[in-house]
Amino acid sequence: MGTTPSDDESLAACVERALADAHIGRDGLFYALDELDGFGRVRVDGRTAIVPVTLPLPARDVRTVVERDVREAVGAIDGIDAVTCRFEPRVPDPGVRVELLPDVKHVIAVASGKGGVGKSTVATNVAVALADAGASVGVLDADVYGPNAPQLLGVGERTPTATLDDRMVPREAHGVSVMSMGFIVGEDDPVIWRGPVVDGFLTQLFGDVEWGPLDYLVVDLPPGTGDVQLSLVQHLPVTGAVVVTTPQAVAVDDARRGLEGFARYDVPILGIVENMAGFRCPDCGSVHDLFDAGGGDRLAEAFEVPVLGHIPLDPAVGELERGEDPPDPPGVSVPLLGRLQLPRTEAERERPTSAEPMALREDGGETRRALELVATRTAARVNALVTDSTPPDSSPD
Ligand SMILES: Nc1ncnc2c1ncn2[C@@H]1O[C@H](COP(=O)(O)OP(=O)(O)OP(=O)(O)O)[C@@H](O)[C@H]1O
Repeated sequence: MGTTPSDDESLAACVERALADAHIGRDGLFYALDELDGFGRVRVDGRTAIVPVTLPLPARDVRTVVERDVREAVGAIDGIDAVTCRFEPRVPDPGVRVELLPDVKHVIAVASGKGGVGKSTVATNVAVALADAGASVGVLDADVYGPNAPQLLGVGERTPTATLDDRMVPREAHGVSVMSMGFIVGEDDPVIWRGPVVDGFLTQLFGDVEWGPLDYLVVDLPPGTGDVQLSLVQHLPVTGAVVVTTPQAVAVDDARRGLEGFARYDVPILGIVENMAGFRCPDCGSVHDLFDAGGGDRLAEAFEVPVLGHIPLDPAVGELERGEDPPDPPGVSVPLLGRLQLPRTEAERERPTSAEPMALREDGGETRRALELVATRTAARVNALVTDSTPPDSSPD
């Protein structure tokens, strides 16, 4: 039997009530969309309900699930035969700014306890996925000991240009603005710095860059919990940190120290990414846990934070990086294989962040999908922190 609007309730209001009651979004985003102010005013046209959905980032899988669940929630209402979801991304503005970064809404720090776990790979891919969804995004490669984000993003030209008043202009790649410690110190310089020197360079990197208005500034931190991390959290209003680890115990232990460090500075943890989590054998198809399994999940449980995703160990991620003359930029083109190819002319870059269309490609494979989901969940956590939603009790994948 169908649901009928009560006497003084319009059909649109009945749809809105059904959507709120269904807690849609919990599976993919950790939060029900109504907790994130995710549904706009519903309109009913004939017998079709038109539902505006603002997602933090409309990842393909999340969109599909949301669409299915909206249909299911609304399907039993008398008078409604069809549903159309209109997706738009939304980046809430906390309205908090510091002098160093007057036009940046959110700083997302990507950290790891241990080197080589894939922190830069995750940081650059999350940044590009956020940009693909229509957000304006910058990447600040603050890894003083091994600045490799420009390489992963295929930025060949390493010298930043300057404005008339001597501020540095970031390089552009894959729709994101890129600034790196490597642009200032040179990639091959041995950088054995002590606190105050690092602090001085970082202040310059944070303060003297012409970022323009950004929804997200993704900061690729050096591994560990040393001076740079402390400098960062002291200078910037970090909305939250993403902690990357591999599943094995030694990496997880280091990541744990990183989490404790952020906690000391009251930096919220957006979640944990478990990278190199299982290798799918291309020959037999079965998954081998080369680096153990479940370390990221246990860490997430201990700190009561979500797992943002498990990225498989994918030989393709490293392969193109070593390529002689790859057709696309190395690194990023592999994890982002199948990434949305939005045309990005100057005019399009200047459009508001909700610019349509947001067509999503179907290919790309498991690694790409996992990275896209990490970006979606990161954005959802940012939205939730701003709208002050209660953290989830579980970490679904
Ligand atoms: N899921 C993956 N599958 C296969 N190779 C990966 C994966 N993630 C990262 N890699 C590879 O591992 C290497 C280290 O990755 P990356 O530079 O992102 O790590 P990092 O933690 O930022 O390192 P660093 O400590 O040097 O800053 C790179 O060669 C990268 O291509």
